Amino acid sequence: MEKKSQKNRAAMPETSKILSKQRIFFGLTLIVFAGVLTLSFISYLMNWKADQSQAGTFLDKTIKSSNIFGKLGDWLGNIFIFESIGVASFIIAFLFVVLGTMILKKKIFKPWMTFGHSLFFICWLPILLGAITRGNGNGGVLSGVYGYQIMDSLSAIIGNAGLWVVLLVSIALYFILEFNLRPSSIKAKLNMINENTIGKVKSMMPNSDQEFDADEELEEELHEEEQNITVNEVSSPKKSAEVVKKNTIIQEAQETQPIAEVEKIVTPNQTSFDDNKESAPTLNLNISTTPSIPTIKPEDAFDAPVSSFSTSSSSFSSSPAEPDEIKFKVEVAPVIDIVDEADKQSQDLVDKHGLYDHRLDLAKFQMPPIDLLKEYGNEEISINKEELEENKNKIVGLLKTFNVGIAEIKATIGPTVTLYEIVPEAGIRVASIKKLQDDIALNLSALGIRIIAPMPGKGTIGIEVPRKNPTMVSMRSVIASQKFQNTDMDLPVVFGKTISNEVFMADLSKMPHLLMAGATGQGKSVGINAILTSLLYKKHPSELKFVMVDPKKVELSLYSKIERHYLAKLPDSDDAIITDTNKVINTLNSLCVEMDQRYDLLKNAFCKNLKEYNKKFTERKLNPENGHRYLPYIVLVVDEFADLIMTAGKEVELPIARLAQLARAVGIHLIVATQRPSVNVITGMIKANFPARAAFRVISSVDSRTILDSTGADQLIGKGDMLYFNGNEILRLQCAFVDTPEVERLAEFIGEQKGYASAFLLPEYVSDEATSTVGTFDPNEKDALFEDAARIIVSTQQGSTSMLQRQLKLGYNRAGRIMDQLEASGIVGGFNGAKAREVLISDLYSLEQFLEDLRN
Ligand SMILES: Nc1ncnc2c1ncn2[C@@H]1O[C@H](COP(=O)(O)OP(=O)(O)OP(=O)(O)O)[C@@H](O)[C@H]1O
Repeated sequence: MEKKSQKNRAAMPETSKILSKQRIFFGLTLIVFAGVLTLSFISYLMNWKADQSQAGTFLDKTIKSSNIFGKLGDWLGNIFIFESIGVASFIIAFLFVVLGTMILKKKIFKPWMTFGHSLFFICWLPILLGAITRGNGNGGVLSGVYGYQIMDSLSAIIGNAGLWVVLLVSIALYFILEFNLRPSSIKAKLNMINENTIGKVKSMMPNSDQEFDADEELEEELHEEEQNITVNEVSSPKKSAEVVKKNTIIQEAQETQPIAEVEKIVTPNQTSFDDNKESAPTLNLNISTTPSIPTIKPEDAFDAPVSSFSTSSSSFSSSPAEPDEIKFKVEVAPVIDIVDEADKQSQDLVDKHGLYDHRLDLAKFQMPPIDLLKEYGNEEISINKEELEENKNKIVGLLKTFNVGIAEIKATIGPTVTLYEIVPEAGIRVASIKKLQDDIALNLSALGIRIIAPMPGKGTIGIEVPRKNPTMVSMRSVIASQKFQNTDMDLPVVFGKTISNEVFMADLSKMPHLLMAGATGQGKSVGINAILTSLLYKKHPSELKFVMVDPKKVELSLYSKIERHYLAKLPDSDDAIITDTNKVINTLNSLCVEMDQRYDLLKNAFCKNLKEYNKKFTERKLNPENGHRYLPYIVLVVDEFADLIMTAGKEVELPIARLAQLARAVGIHLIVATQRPSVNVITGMIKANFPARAAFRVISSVDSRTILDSTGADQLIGKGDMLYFNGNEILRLQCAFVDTPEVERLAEFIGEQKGYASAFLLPEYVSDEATSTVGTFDPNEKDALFEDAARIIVSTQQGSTSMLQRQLKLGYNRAGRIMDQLEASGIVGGFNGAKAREVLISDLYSLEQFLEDLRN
């Protein structure tokens, strides 16, 4: 058996070789024959009249034929063309070619389709030509005898008109069927024309041909494989192809895809499909899945008919529902906003109560009117031409004597000084002019000459020369200025005017701390008053609090009248304006506690700065029950810092440095003034954290360097003449003048209005010594409300001083004292920053036992 099968297998190639030789022989013979036929027919058509009489005289050598293939050619032409079907005989020659290629296995033509088309035209064309020529003259040869006779018989039966109807209808049907020219496809194509560019339509044309070919191919293959599939059944994928064509985006994929897909799936190996008929069952199985169009992109699917997506049909015969009528809609589900519960709650609260109004406690508070400030007469800059000319001549003359040529000179008159800007001639060194400062001062016989070489950003050299009759800058004029009135700065400070007579303002919240220096009598106190006045004219008491430290005891005492409006103090202190050095230390440390508490609040509220935090609080997004409150700005003003450093040293320096480093974000800003800006007062640590500096006239250039890191402050003329350094450049300003009576009037105006119950209370600061006293609790010295307070604390399990204040209607001092006693007795834990103290007794029953023990 084994051997036999091996033999068979060995014989197989041999057989196939013979078969292929036979195929080549027969195939080529048929093609050559077709060629002979064609040439014979052509030759016959050219000579048929002459040769027709010679038909049938094959053996008569005397009779010559004009046909290219002689008498054989004549005979073939006569048989096929004249006596049969006329010029349609060429189709028969063509069919021999098709047959030949089939035998040679060359898939040049689709045999069955070609035979079908050929058959149609073999029937139709002779009748048409017969109808046209009616056998007249030479025309009879075109239709052939059969063509003419069939036409004649038809004409006799259905009439001439009927004949034409049959001819035209049959050709029309042929085209409709073959080129798929049905109304639906015509409509689809029209739609496509509307929707697409002309280019798209163009691209469609070859595709439809392709589709046509592909369908033919499919049909042919189905026939070849003798599958029980009719042409109608095969039209199913066609239908789906048509529908999908409606979608212009899908079209390109679809037009080529279905058949291509069939081929791809059905014949994983294309050559084996051609050669092996065993692949037929696979064809049937896979064709059923062709309606699924895997190539449709998701984004293209919006307009695609449902049938385009169906993969469930088991075969072509299970035709899908009319795809034209099925609309497929795809909706993208809307993204549902997840509303934050907290936001909703705060929105509800705002809807119910409106935004939180921090001004509500002092709703009737009136901002001070401008009239409180004195008018100092005409503040117009008077131009003294003589003085200007004289100074100019002196400058030019002096520079000439030192061989410094000037190309140009310009004067700008300010309230106190005139700025002469000179453009030196080319080749003059800037340093050589700078060296002449003292000589120019001597020559002009004036104090306070300052040379700015070069002027930043101007390319000139500036010489500031004090005016003989300076103009005073009143506080009233700068407060009344549009610049100040319309400012949107958080803490606007109007210093005065620049040398070009412009109102100069800066935002304290941006500075964020200011260091001021100036020798006695040079306008430092006036400067502080100007700063405080500007803030008082802009901020409501609920928005701003001052912590005033005044070791000289007299400078800031004027402001004691505004204690219940604008001042902050320690809970246990009587005076809001701190003059005692020991209290200063506690106050500064208390401010540090306030700063830490504020940072905790900001952290819990997820805010980066005070402004953000207050905005959130105003929008009721922060719950006061959790310790949140509206946070006013706090401005610490220290007049005479040198004095503090002399007496308290590091104890003052450390909290000041800490505040300066950290407090800006939580709205605590420092203004520190000193007469003696020596390095032991303004240490490196302090200086590094005070970017903004204001220098009035100082005694020495060393002091000037200490405060400004440059000379110049020692050259000022006093009386509010100042230099302001904002971290980048030094500006010469004339400080606005505000006299003591004006400040008094302002303080009185504010003080007379309804204020808060007390000054703003800073957090209690328990120094190390004080902490030790907390530990020694004497039951005999306990507060009368101690037990009540303990019950409240234990029942609520909240160790909060402010809660005791509210519940027992106590002042902060007393509530704080009771809390200390509760801590000392062991009912509550130690101070815990912004958080409430820990309650160490868990229930009222245990507390009563504890109190009983204390009593005994
Ligand atoms: N901006 C100004 N415009 C006009 N004159 C001024 C100005 N500032 C100060 N003066 C004058 O200088 C005098 C002293 O000013 P101020 O009291 O401010 O000096 P000071 O530096 O505070 O001195 P001290 O440190 O001794 O208190 C004022 O009485 C006033 O006459």
